Amino acid sequence: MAPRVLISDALSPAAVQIFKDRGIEVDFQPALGKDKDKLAAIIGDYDGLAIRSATKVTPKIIEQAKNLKVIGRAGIGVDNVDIPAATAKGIIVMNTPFGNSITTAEHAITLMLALAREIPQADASTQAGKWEKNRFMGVEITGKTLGVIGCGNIGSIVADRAHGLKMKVIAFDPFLSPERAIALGVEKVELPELFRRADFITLHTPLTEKTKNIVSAEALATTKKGVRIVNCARGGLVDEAALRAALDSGQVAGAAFDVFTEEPATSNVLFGHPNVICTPHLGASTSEAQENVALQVAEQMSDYLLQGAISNAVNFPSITAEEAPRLKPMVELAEKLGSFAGQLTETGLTKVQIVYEGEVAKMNTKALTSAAIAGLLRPMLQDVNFVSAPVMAKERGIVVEEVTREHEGDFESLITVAVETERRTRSVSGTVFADGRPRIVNIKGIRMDAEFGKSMLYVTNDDAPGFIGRFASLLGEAGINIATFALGRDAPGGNAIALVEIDGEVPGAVLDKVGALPNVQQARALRF
Ligand SMILES: NC(=O)C1=CN([C@@H]2O[C@H](COP(=O)(O)OP(=O)(O)OC[C@H]3O[C@@H](n4cnc5c(N)ncnc54)[C@H](O)[C@@H]3O)[C@@H](O)[C@H]2O)C=CC1
Ligand SMILES: O=C(O)CCC(=O)C(=O)O
Repeated sequence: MAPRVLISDALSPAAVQIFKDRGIEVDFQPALGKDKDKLAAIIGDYDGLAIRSATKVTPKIIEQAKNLKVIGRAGIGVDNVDIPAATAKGIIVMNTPFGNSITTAEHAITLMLALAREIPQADASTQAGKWEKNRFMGVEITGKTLGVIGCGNIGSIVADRAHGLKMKVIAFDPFLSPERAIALGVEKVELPELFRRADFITLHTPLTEKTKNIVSAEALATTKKGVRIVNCARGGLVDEAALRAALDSGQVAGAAFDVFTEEPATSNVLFGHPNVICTPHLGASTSEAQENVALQVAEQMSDYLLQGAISNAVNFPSITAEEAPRLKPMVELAEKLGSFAGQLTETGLTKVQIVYEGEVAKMNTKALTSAAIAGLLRPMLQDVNFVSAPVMAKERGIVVEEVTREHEGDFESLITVAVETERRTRSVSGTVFADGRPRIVNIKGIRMDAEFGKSMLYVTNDDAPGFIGRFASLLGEAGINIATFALGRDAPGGNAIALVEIDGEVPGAVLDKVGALPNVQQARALRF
């Protein structure tokens, strides 16, 4: 059956066409995002949800999203999606990190120029027939200092455009490297210096605990008198009440805001001030940007739903369309090895090490590690998936270590999952042969060659004559059919392992009898 996608915001219709062309069923309901009850009522029918900023994807919506596999944000900020809730449910959340950056940077520059020359105020006055030529006295941009807070994609485009306007650009961004600052031609400064020196300030960070009210009352008190402030990033970066007070006192000469703490902003403390310019979150609103983000999100979501390729996900590593088919058997192997180790783990897990050797070491090991951890944790936690597994391991204090090595042993590719608990370390290795089927090739240093069956018996014993006969007879007497039988041992008379695929389940009583056979150390039933 074709996957179904719901578009619940005003995306460019270009997205609809892409989904259709890719063979995906699509429902375009551009106003639905504002009706959260209706969205919650129908979301269960869809595999994908494409949104802009009006749809709020809350835990309640996610709870109802029984089939949802991917949420695609046609834009940058994903603060309208509850990422932890989506992650816990295995839903990939992806955005389009570059599609609207130029447009948004241009909006910031437009607002800065509009502030410098009071364009909206002069326009309103002129069209009202007032011809107030002496009322509007602007400031020149040339030679002025622009302080950029957050010099990522958009901030750096703003810096570039500001250079074209002959401004000096200083930037505060803890993650901006000195080399990148030089390449961008910006002077990297600390925040207090930016406040002290800037004639104009423009914000381009996400809203986080650290950036909330980054322009606070205290900060405003340290700015140049007559500074002008532009916010095209997120409401809440500037303390709006403090800014209003600073505008009233003349400390701030003007402010231009595209984003607000409460959106849609139908009232706001900044509204009505003569030196304030506002737009209704229009940063990304150009036909070019909307076309870009709609096309991109539709392609990305289709790639995921149809091929398992992942790009620009905020909660999972990327997997290209080319590598997805190659990765698939390795993902299955990693998950099954994790599951094998997880089913044998009884006490507190402290660490898992996943070693990739040979060809597999060149693949997307992050995705494979997620699969291995999901397999490992699933016997202990019901609701774990590839997306949520790394977060769940971290929350439980389990150290995850990934090691990659060049080709060493007999296999083209080898994955080893080694698990440390409070009591012991256990390791299992596997590979995928040319038939594409995953196999176990080593358990605790003992060589094996066993396929993963649906239902298996794992028996460890002292290597001694008679075990195999007794074991096989016991299963036969209990009416249990053996499908495959793999054996391994570390040395004659040493430790031996039997890994047996059986048809159907092993009753607990039979398992106990196997465990009680002479020389048997342990007997466990495994399911894959
Ligand atoms: N008004 C609108 O319609 C639009 C708004 N946006 C918003 O613009 C913002 C920036 O977007 P991009 O440049 O694409 O993001 P980005 O991730 O490329 O850049 C953000 C920058 O902020 C920096 N940063 C993070 N924490 C910081 C801190 N505590 N202090 C200073 N800098 C910090 C990061 O290092 C990064 O360089 C986002 O919040 C996005 O949602 C994006 C598009 C349209
Ligand atoms: O889709 C929109 O209009 C808002 C864009 C935006 O804020 C973003 O991409 O972060």
